[in-house]
Amino acid sequence: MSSDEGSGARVAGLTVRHRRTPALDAVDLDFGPGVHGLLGPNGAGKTSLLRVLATVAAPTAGTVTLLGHDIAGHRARTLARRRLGYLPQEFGHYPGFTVREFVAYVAWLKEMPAASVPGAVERAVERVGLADRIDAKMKSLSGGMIRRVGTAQALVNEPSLLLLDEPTAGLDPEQRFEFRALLREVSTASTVIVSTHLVEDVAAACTAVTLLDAGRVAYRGTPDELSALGDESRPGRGAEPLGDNPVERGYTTVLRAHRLEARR
Ligand SMILES: Nc1ncnc2c1ncn2[C@@H]1O[C@H](COP(=O)(O)OP(=O)(O)OP(=O)(O)O)[C@@H](O)[C@H]1O
Repeated sequence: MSSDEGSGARVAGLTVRHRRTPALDAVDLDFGPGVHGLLGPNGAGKTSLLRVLATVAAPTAGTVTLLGHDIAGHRARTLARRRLGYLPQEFGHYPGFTVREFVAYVAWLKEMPAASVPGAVERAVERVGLADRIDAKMKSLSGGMIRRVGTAQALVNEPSLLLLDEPTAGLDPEQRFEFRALLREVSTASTVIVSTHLVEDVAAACTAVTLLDAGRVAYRGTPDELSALGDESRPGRGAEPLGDNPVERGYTTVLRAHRLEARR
């Protein structure tokens, strides 16, 4: 790809509608190197955004630039797909495949050179901590392990842009801790965008936060800035913010303010 490869992902005027339901409304966003947390309540538009960035859904309107290329063109889309890794919210897999077979199958779909596949598969599985289960059948794994295989298949081509839709769903606290370290490591060479409902994941692993609400961008900043907003809101400045820690309080404060603004 071009020398502009480091530029991650950018969307301008991105609108997505599912039949008549608006999911994203003229959103402008750019994502450079680092770990970007995508937060927002149910139905905010997180999955719709990730699906467009992963090129599995087409926008209703707007432009999408991935790794320096406008992906409206077929060739640019094909090139971008080779440099992408994507963990969908629900990913299909064959229960009879072993972990090794499944991840190798995805490597083949990504058109990786055949000679590089066996080593790449072992590296990806090792990175998600499942080396000891590499020859286990998918149907023998727990939900959290299957989620980790999902991350391994997204990582197998060492993507420049890694898109993860709720990767920590079903992981236990120790696995989540290890997963955050993996995200930080991957982001030294790539742009990582990760959607989650776990606000504390964002505080622990992300360099930037984007909060979506009802298809619009409600907030962008660093986790520290979001936490500071939670701490600033005290009685007399409106309702007491909900949340067990500063970043959760920041999250609820921003959402309330955004909804008030939208009603005006
Ligand atoms: N296939 C679909 N058909 C119809 N409406 C859809 C479809 N997918 C999403 N929507 C609607 O689009 C809006 C955005 O949904 P989306 O799944 O992008 O949100 P989300 O932020 O990922 O939500 P969650 O946190 O629940 O996963 C919602 O109103 C949702 O009901």
